[in-house]
Amino acid sequence: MMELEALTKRFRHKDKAGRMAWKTAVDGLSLSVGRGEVFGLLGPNGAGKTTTIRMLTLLTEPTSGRILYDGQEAAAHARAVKRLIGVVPQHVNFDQDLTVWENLELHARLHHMGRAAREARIRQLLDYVELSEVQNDGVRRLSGGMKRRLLIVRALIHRPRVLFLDEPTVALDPQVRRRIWTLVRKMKAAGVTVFLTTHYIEEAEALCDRVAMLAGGRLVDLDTPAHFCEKMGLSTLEDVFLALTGKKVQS
Ligand SMILES: Nc1ncnc2c1ncn2[C@@H]1O[C@H](COP(=O)(O)OP(=O)(O)OP(=O)(O)O)[C@@H](O)[C@H]1O
Repeated sequence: MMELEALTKRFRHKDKAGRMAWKTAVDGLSLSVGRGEVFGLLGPNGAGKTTTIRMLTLLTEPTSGRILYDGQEAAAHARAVKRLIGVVPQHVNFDQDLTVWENLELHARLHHMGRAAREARIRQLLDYVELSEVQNDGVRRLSGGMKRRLLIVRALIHRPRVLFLDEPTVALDPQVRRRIWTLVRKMKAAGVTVFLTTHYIEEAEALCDRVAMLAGGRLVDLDTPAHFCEKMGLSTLEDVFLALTGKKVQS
C-alpha cells in the first residue's frame, strides 16, 4: 500500500552561532506499510515523526528518497494521493468562526462532494462519533475530546483508504482515549490503513500491528509489539522503547 524508500528531510536553520546550517530531521527512512494495517511510528521528541507524516501527506517535500502509494510515486500523482488519504493533524486547525457542521461541509466541498452526498456523509459520521447534538455549535465551544473526534471525522469525510493520525489522543482523558481507540479499530475493520504517531506506548501496544522505533530521524527497529518484547526479553513495549531509544517517554 505505502512504501518509503530512503526518505530524508533536511531543514535549513540557524545554528548556535547564528550561521545558516542544515538539520537532518528524517534520515534515510525505508519501510513499507501493508493494506489494512495499523502502523505506529514511535520515537522521543524531535525524532522526526511529524516530519515523516508531513512528507507522506505531501505537506512537505522530501529532500531525497521516494514515497510510493500502490507502487506509484506520490510526488507525480499528488491529486490521486490526496483523494486516497485522510489526515488528522497534531494541532486543532478548524475554522474557529464556523460551526461543527460548517467545518465539515467546507472540507467536503474541497473534496468536490455533491450536496446530497455531503449531507448524508456528514450526518452519518457525526452520528458515528456521537457529535450530532453539537452539530450547530461553534467549534470553539467543544471540549478537547470532542475536537479530536471532529478532527478524525473531518479526515474521514471523503472515505480515505489511508488515515494518518499524528498524536490522536494527546491530552485526552482515559475514557475519550478509549473511544478513539475504538474508532481506529473500526477503521481497520473497514479495511482502512492507519498510520499513527504516539507518545503513549501502551496505545501503540493496544492498537498497532507493527511499530517502527525512530531516534534522531533514523529507523532503530521495526516489528510487531509482541515480537519486540519477545526478542528483547522485556515485558512491555514501553521497556523496549526505553531500551532502544534511551529516552524517557514524555507525554
Ligand atoms: N520547519 C522546520 N524547520 C527547521 N527544523 C525543523 C522544522 N520542522 C521540524 N524541524 C526539526 O526536525 C526535527 C524533527 O522534528 P519533528 O517535529 O518531525 O519530530 P517529532 O518526532 O514529531 O517530535 P515530537 O514528538 O516532539 O512532536 C526536530 O529537530 C525539529 O526541530
